[in-house]
Amino acid sequence: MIRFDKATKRYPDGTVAVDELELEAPTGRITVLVGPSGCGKTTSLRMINRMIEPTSGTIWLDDTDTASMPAHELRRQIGYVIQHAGLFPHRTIVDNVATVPFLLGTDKKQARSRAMELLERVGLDPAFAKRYPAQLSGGQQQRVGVARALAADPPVMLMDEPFSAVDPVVRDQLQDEFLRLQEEFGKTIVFVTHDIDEAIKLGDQVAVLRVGGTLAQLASPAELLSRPVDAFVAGFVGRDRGYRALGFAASGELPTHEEPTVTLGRPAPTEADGDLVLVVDDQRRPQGWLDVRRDGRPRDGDAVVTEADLLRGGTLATQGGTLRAALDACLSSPAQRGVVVDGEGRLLGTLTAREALDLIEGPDRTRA
Ligand SMILES: Nc1ncnc2c1ncn2[C@@H]1O[C@H](COP(=O)(O)OP(=O)(O)OP(=O)(O)O)[C@@H](O)[C@H]1O
Repeated sequence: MIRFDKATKRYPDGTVAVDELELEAPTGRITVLVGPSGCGKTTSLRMINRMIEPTSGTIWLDDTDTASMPAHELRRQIGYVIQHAGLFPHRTIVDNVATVPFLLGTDKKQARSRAMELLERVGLDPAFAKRYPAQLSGGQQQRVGVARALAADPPVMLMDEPFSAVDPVVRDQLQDEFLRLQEEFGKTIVFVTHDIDEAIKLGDQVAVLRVGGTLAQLASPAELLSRPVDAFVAGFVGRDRGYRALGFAASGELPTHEEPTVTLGRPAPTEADGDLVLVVDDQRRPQGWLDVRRDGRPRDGDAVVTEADLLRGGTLATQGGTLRAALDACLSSPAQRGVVVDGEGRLLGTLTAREALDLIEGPDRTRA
């Protein structure tokens, strides 16, 4: 557990970056600090490992006042990941990861073999191990940065905008892998970002700070979306928050209807109840929709269904997933019927947007 107890940082020029901050980051959970530029996120984070010393107040690491420990000892327990990864440019990837355990006295061979293991865990091909940081893409470097911070196996990790220098697709992958790793490692993480969507995706709890370094709200993502405490937080949390909050609401058992299908590679039907018929593969996994009256003419009865015939675009809802996924499947479906699949991606049936809305408005829906 990390606890800010009236922690204040006043820089020598008089700027109060953090003002009597009270905040607790629980053990084994991800706490995200989010807020507009200059609200004191980085200053707060760096006060934890004493790269910045608080002017007043106390920061506790479990039962210990961090000011009472030698800084090097404190940092041994705290991994630190920053934007652009901050790798040593003249060391190979494997040695970047192995450096800290090696400095802490682990045998070199053992440190390297653990580094190789970690590189694999963060999703990096072992072939990259012998390269230098400049020979890796930004996203790959970020993975190395995460592996390096994990190498010393610290109970606490501080992460300052670690994924913001990469494109949105890679960023999304890094976030997913980060969550997967956290499930396995269960570190106490304080994560700084200016991106509210990232905060909501990653945080077990989210602390919204305002300029001047005060806490505006500390809440779970679902609560932040459904109950922002004031206009500042509501504005910061942004648009579509009602819809985004559905991403935290379990759909329960989705009521589905049987949906007629045609199999990819088999003859296409010349008629269907509507114009569109659902296409599945031989495992009954939905692939897209077929317009049986394409160009206004019925299809040739001998034609088989090919990938090129498919209308895609509809998202799939998984049974037992979220209300957001269920509604999105309905709204994005070219056939106005949302496709529901099981955990293996096999078709269970379809439902309409009206039915999804009934679930959203239903008496059973527990509000966050
Ligand atoms: N060394 C310093 N001396 C004086 N003021 C500083 C110093 N470092 C930061 N500040 C000021 O403290 C405030 C908080 O800065 P900080 O970097 O903690 O904010 P932040 O929320 O991380 O911002 P950003 O999202 O833009 O990175 C800002 O007004 C900043 O200008």
